[in-house]
Amino acid sequence: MAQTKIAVIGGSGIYDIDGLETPQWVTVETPWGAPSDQILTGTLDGIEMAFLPRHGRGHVHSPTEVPYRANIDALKRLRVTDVISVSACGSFREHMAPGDFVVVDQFIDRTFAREKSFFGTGCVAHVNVAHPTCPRLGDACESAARTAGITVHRDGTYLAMEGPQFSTLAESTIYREQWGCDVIGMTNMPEAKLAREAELCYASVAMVTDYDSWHPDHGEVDVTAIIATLTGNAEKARALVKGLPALLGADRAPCPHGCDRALDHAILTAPEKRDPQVLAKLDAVAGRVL
Ligand SMILES: CSC[C@H]1O[C@H](OP(=O)(O)O)[C@H](O)[C@@H]1O
Ligand SMILES: Nc1ncnc2[nH]cnc12
Repeated sequence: MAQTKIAVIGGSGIYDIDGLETPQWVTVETPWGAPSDQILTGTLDGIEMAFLPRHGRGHVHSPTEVPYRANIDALKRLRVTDVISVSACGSFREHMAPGDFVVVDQFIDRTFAREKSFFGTGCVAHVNVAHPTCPRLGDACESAARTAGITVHRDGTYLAMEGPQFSTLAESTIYREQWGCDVIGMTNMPEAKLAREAELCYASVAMVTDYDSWHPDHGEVDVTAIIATLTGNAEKARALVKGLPALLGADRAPCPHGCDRALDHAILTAPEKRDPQVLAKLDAVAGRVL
């Protein structure tokens, strides 16, 4: 049976995790360029862990410029099985208040200036992302959050915007009132789509920092207010992460939702038409089926 290896992608305000045994920052090279930073590896309760700061230590990459493909490829190359994305977000719902966590299950992708797939000319593939997050992993995140005393909401739709500017009031109103979105951020797409292409289970924990700009009783969103909430959220996120190994266990059975078999019927390009150079770049992501 495969061994569980849990990766945490830390968003704004989360540039490391604590409590790892034998912690080591390792450099991982990928055919898609360098990941956002070195990756912190180690074990927690006997389970292998990897931590990647999405924006790099010191917050050097903007949401548009995060090397999403290199990040997911690097985690796959490290034999990660489960990815937990932890991100700051704005809330469109009164009851999802700053300081609360939301285990997101759906996304609307409004990003437009990012590479969104590992596949293309030379090897075309279409994976199913109807349910882009793994419920088994979402269950673990919810449970770990509750144990850590965090107010957590299960399920919600995350609007992924390009940024880096926040939304206009008109945009915020449309996302909230017409599109039924619950939270907004700038980074979970294409990250979630790429994790599915790489056959990784993916869950997203969105940490509410603000009410974006729609709420009549709260000021418009700005980074100073976000950072004030982020510091407390980051501590809670670290507590949540510590609960994950015991919940997920060391032995990794096949994902009951099929995340780890997403490529079974996805590649359309005929074997004799596949470009060897493209296939070489896909060694980690799609090696299982190539
Ligand atoms: C801190 S303000 C906006 C910034 O925060 C979020 O980052 P992440 O998703 O990596 O936690 C948001 O998406 C923006 O990138
Ligand atoms: N209101 C907001 N919009 C987009 N990204 C965010 N990250 C934190 N708050 C946000």
